Amino acid sequence: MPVHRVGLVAHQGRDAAREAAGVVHAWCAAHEVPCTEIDVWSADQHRRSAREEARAAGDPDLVVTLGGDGTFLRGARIAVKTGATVLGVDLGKVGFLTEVPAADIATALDAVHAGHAPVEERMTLTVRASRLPEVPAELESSFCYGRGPALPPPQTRPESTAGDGWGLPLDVNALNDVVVEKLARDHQVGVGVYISGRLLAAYSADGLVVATPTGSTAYSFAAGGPVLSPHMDAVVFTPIAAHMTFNRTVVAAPDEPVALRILPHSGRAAVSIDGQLRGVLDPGDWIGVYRAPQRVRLVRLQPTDFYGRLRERFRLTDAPATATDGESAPFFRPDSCVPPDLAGLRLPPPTAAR
Ligand SMILES: NC(=O)c1ccc[n+]([C@@H]2O[C@H](COP(=O)([O-])OP(=O)(O)OC[C@H]3O[C@@H](n4cnc5c(N)ncnc54)[C@H](O)[C@@H]3O)[C@@H](O)[C@H]2O)c1
Ligand SMILES: Nc1ncnc2c1ncn2[C@@H]1O[C@H](COP(=O)(O)OP(=O)(O)OP(=O)(O)O)[C@@H](O)[C@H]1O
Repeated sequence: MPVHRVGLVAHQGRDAAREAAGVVHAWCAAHEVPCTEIDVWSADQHRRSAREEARAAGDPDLVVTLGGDGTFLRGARIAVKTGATVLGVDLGKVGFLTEVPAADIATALDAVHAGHAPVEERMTLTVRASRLPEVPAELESSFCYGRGPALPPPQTRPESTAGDGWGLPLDVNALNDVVVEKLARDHQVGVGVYISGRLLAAYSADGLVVATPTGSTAYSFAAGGPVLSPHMDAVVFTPIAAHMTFNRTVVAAPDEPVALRILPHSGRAAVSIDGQLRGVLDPGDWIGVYRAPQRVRLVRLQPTDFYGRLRERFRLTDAPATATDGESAPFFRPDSCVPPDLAGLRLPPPTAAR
């Protein structure tokens, strides 16, 4: 499918990202594809909801992000609302989500335009809440310091229904995670955690993360959670600094919702979605987090080498004891044809073994 319109989300604080924006504009001009820059940052402009942002940019079918993982998450928030694909150009520090090196932008755009680039779909989470979340003005400046102006409070999803105690369906999608965290340094949150409607435990903790498999390598990982393949669907629940013996992650099935109910005498809690503060919960409030029907569509130049990326970006080191045991080749697959019983499995291409 040829590209009809590009939306460009660039990290404006980075020279390399501004230069790369020039390359994208030049490619678009040469191919007569309209390109709109989407300002997700400047303080003098009112921040829009993802739907409004997409509409104002003319509903692009391709969103190109120029920056790191944070910039990619900002672009994905917009793209997921219209089903646009996202091309993440790696101009950041970690680059777990970004795929394409800056030198390959034009090649990548050519591949997408010609319909040759594979598209990979990633699960997202959405939220129902006992009430519409708000961020008190006095908290906004301290929480959003160094992150640009806050996003507007989430609204209800246009197509969904509310009521009968099931809460308000919020118009949000998380590619990484929904995080509930303490607001005051010295007051933990007390939260009843329900999986599939059943009480797992009441937690006293610094915070609680509900992550997608994509988000399993972000905050959930830093809090001690496991790495999940981004090719799978699952709902990952990880507590942060839980003051109790059971502090392990629970990996729930994709159709098992996780509800977090703030206990009556808990401290207040901040709710962040993909790292952006979206609301504050008071005791008695609750949110339910569950798999969304919308998926983020990522452009790949080749099929993702997730484990190679894990090794490279997290700088995994081999056990020192193996130094004298011999070398491990980077790939493990014979060069010959795949036998029928292994045919459906994800394996590196035969050329990788050479
Ligand atoms: N202690 C922590 O590790 C911590 C604390 C707060 C938020 N976060 C994460 O930051 C995310 C938002 O990212 P940001 O760049 O706007 O904030 P940020 O600048 O605070 O980045 C946090 C770090 O997480 C990395 N990251 C983001 N998504 C990732 C993923 N899926 N896999 C591996 N690493 C990933 C980023 O590259 C960055 O190094 C949130 O979704 C949350 O998961 C992590
Ligand atoms: N669009 C932007 N315009 C200007 N400054 C930005 C923009 N996005 C982020 N910044 C600045 O860069 C810092 C890093 O932001 P963020 O972590 O979201 O970037 P990133 O795209 O994830 O890149 P990195 O991988 O380097 O973190 C922020 O604290 C902020 O000061």
